[in-house]
Amino acid sequence: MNNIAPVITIDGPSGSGKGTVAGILAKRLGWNLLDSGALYRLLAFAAHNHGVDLTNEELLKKLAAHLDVQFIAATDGQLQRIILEGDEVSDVIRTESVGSGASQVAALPAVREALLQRQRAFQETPGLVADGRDMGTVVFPNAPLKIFLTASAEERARRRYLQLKGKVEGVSLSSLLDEIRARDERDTQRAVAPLKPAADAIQLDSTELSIDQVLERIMSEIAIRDIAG
Ligand SMILES: Nc1ncnc2c1ncn2[C@@H]1O[C@H](COP(=O)(O)OP(=O)(O)OP(=O)(O)O)[C@@H](O)[C@H]1O
Ligand SMILES: Nc1ccn([C@H]2C[C@H](O)[C@@H](COP(=O)(O)O)O2)c(=O)n1
Repeated sequence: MNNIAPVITIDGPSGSGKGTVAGILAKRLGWNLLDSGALYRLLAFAAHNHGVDLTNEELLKKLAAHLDVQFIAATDGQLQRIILEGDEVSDVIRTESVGSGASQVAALPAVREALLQRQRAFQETPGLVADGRDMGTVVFPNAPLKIFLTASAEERARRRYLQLKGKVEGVSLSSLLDEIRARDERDTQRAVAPLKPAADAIQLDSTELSIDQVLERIMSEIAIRDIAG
């Protein structure tokens, strides 16, 4: 790990656009990318495959510590690929049911502890863009730029609906809104590393902003801090 590499953290609730913005930003800056939510999703998915109950903290901790996962960096025209135990799982871990499982295992302190060093190992030169819920508060508290990206629950459900419509059968706007609200509740109310803005985070509400407008705002904060060379 190289602690000199700068980190930009992007935290916020589900569907606020963190992953989209982090991916574009990492590509634009030529920096590494950490999709920390994917780690919790992978754990929930692996637990399901291995018959491990999502409340069994001891077994989940062991599984988290030994998770056999590879992140293959995005190349031109291709998104980052994720391989779990030899199989590509980039798409299957994106369902709302895996997201809900991820949110459950993420509330367990031993699981968070087991994944902490794995996340910090992504801090490599020339820099890292990290998205999640506790990137700015717990994992990279010294990051020189922290963004807390939000949007109304209705707008986030609408975005998710547009994203899944035609790809996932039986998807409805009202059930997505319910699921998003339930996940917000669990992620913000848990005792350990709850979703909240770091004291020094810049809060950005993207409800009325396009992806390009969000990126423009973040690029101007990067320029002000002169952190990307
Ligand atoms: N500002 C925006 N305006 C319109 N659509 C957006 C905006 N930001 C993101 N989106 C779209 O919303 C959907 C959800 O975005 P994304 O997956 O990046 O959110 P997220 O915060 O990473 O969610 P999660 O935490 O659940 O992974 C995507 O289809 C994305 O293209
Ligand atoms: N740093 C993080 C990242 C994610 N989680 C949990 C909470 C989320 O509901 C779930 C899935 O994340 P997503 O892929 O939707 O960003 O994982 C967390 O607790 N901490």
